[in-house]
Amino acid sequence: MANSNRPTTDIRHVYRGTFVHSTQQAPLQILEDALLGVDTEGKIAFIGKGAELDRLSKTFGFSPPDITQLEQHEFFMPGMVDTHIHASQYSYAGTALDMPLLQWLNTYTFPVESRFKDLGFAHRVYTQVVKRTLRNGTTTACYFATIHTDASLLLGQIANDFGQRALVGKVCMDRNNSVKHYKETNQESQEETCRFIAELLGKKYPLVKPVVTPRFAPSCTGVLLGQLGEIAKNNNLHIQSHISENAEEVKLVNELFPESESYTDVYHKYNLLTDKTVMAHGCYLSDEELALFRETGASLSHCPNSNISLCSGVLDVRNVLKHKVKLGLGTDVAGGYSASMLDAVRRALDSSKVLTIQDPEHETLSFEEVFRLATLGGSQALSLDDQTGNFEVGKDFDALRVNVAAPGGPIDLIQCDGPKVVYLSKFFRLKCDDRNIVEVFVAGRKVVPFTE
Ligand SMILES: Nc1nc2[nH]cnc2c(=O)[nH]1
Ligand SMILES: [Zn+2]
Repeated sequence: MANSNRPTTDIRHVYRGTFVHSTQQAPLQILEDALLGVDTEGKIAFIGKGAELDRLSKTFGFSPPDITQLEQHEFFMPGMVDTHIHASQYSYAGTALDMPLLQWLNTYTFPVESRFKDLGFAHRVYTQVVKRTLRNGTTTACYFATIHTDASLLLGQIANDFGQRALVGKVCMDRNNSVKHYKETNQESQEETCRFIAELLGKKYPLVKPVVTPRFAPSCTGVLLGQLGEIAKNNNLHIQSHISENAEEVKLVNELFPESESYTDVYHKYNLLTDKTVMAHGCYLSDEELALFRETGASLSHCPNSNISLCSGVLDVRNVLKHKVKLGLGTDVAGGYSASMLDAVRRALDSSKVLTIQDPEHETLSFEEVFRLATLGGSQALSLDDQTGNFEVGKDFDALRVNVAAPGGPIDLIQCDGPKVVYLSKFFRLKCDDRNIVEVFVAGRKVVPFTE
């Protein structure tokens, strides 16, 4: 720890207590009685041991009364990264899960998304989803909006206003949509994507950026996919979409793109697989396709709630990790019924156990590994790991102050003196929720509790 310190500019806050996070080497590191300093730009200036207080206070110029001390049952963990969430589907989250993907899209999703032409409706839903996810510890979200440019810009504005780090995508789709008023031509899609990017970047929001968003191959002609690959390349932008979520969808893609060798090959052909690409699901990817992900640096978002809720499939995360493909977790609201990343952690653990039931040779994911996927893994999947994901010096302080024993919360701490990992494990497994997340910080700024 001591080597990670470096002199810096002014210190704004110093916290003392237990910090838990992941590193490349260790899925879970627990730092007890640690000291962490945040500078005036919201970046982590140092992290050291409580016993080093004298040295740290001299080097960084703070005095002991300035330190915020955590309580006994509290700890800091990195803010969670939701690598795939449809902000526009939040209004019907928890309902409409009685159909498989393609029928579900036409019956429920497209009609609801078409309502986002109405900016008043968009404002209501987007405010709720940003507040709900922040309260549940999502400090970074990679959002799908809808095809509507102005409503998508509004989502960016709302994320910025509440202080959430976000990638925001105006959805692009130019075919296979049965809903009358929810369509665009490839020319409209291309022009509106360019307008969206220019206007969002023009706002100069420090934490909110555009992401090029072809909905998925069945919704896009090759022409549109090619145009979007070009736009992303010319502007060095993130890209997000869906891939190999459901068997019927994979079959449809093979029919729609007979010239391509695989679903992954479709996106690759149109320059949509880059080291700033995140693809949701990937349940049916072959080893060759995973190798192409690894080669291009593209990542996967594991959305276990949605995979189960829409009866889509089960992603073999262990195999993805073996292929060294970057991987994070996603809620995939509203295919996934919960907007909370705590739920995504639980579902990822359960899904891995299902694979072990089917094949006892399968190496079940550990709790620590899934914790890493929710934090550092997500930041890597979004190529934002230079800014967030853990408590490394120089990154932004994106953090959750967790009180496992919060009044009225769902946990009875019986082994009060147990090791700190017990707190963490109970926090994730025992239906803990926003009552236990007492404060949320993004880039050093306290964004929860809300000020307004
Ligand atoms: N889960 C999910 N899969 C999709 N594939 C294309 N669109 C969607 C969507 O909105 N949700
Ligand atoms: Zn999705």
